[in-house]
Amino acid sequence: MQHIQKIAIVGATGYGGLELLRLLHQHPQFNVTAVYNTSADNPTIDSVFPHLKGMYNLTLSSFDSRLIMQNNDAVFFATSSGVSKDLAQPFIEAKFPVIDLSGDFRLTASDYQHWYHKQPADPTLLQQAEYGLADFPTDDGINATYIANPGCYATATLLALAPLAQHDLLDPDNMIIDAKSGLSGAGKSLSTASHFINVNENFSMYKPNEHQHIPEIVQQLHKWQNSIKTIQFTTSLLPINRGIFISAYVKLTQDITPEAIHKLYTTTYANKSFIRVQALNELPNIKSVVGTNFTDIGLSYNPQTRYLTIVSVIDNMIKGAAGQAIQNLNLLAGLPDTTGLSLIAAYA
Ligand SMILES: NC(=O)C1=CN([C@@H]2O[C@H](COP(=O)(O)OP(=O)(O)OC[C@H]3O[C@@H](n4cnc5c(N)ncnc54)[C@H](OP(=O)(O)O)[C@@H]3O)[C@@H](O)[C@H]2O)C=CC1
Ligand SMILES: CC(=O)N[C@@H](CCC(=O)OP(=O)(O)O)C(=O)O
Repeated sequence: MQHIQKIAIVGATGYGGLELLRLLHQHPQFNVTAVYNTSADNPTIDSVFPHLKGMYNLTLSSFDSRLIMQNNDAVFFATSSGVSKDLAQPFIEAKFPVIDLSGDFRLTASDYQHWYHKQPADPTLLQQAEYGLADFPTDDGINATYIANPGCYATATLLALAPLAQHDLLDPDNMIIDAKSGLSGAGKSLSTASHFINVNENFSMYKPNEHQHIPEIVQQLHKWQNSIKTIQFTTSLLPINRGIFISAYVKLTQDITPEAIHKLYTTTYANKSFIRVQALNELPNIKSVVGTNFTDIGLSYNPQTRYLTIVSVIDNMIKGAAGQAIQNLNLLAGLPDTTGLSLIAAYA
């Protein structure tokens, strides 16, 4: 177990990086001491983001792996996809703790090339990274120093399906996952799709059957339930800033009562502080989790069609990114995974 205190953030000026800065400010052990982005003129972070005035006295620099390792105990990569795959090697070789929020180390080289349309990291590096679904830490994860933090949609979907997949209960031919996200999930770069006029008071589906989180979800479901080799998965854009809402419609391989299904969920998640299973037939909403590291899950069974509806909601920026990343670093540092993450949603 390593003592981790001093933290660097690469990509501190993006949505995920700014959320790391916000959450880490009240962490009792981790202390952000260095921030990096692409800037060449080294501004202070509070001159770029006035909401940080009085909270951080840090200057933005361009990336330098040697300095990061010399002056810090761990680093978060909150960089756009396709960045960390080219910057990670020195950290992996030195076994220096990294939590990578991007998708660069979550997949095999061929899956990454296919779904991200980019050259993958070297396969020998990929092998040394561990997929870190923080609520289901593995023995391998405890020894790994490079953690690939899961994608936002993948987190909400996997937590919605885990209790069933872990008991071989999903009918692989009858699983439809309809996922929706707020706009902050797309990061800060402007695009035509993210213009106010295109998002506000609108609702649209995007990347049907092509979303880059499909292979990540399949990869983990397959580990739990060998018969799962593909999923039907779509993504839509909600006209809100934050939040992910997953509706999964599934049939089961066995006849089980709704009460027994519910029991399976409450048992699986009994000791997981960040997962709140609602009463049977009570479905959660996004507002209860925005601003928190919680995943709220609800179940409803239709005896006529025999479909089980599972709803799971998360804050894409917290449980789907910065919050889970801190949860993963807590685990790596041997701290309770909840450290610094006791957050309550703003109700009104
Ligand atoms: N937003 C979300 O809800 C989620 C995001 N993610 C993933 O997390 C990562 C960050 O996402 P997000 O914050 O939304 O993205 P943004 O586009 O908002 O920010 C990207 C950040 O990366 C920095 N950056 C880009 N290239 C480099 C480089 N070569 N060296 C140093 N810094 C660099 C940018 O710096 P600069 O300001 O100089 O451009 C910026 O700080 C992405 O991979 C994303 O897919 C995962 C889950 C959820
Ligand atoms: C709303 C929105 O556009 N969301 C993004 C989520 C991107 C993301 O998290 O990227 P990774 O692949 O690095 O995980 C998307 O659907 O592509």
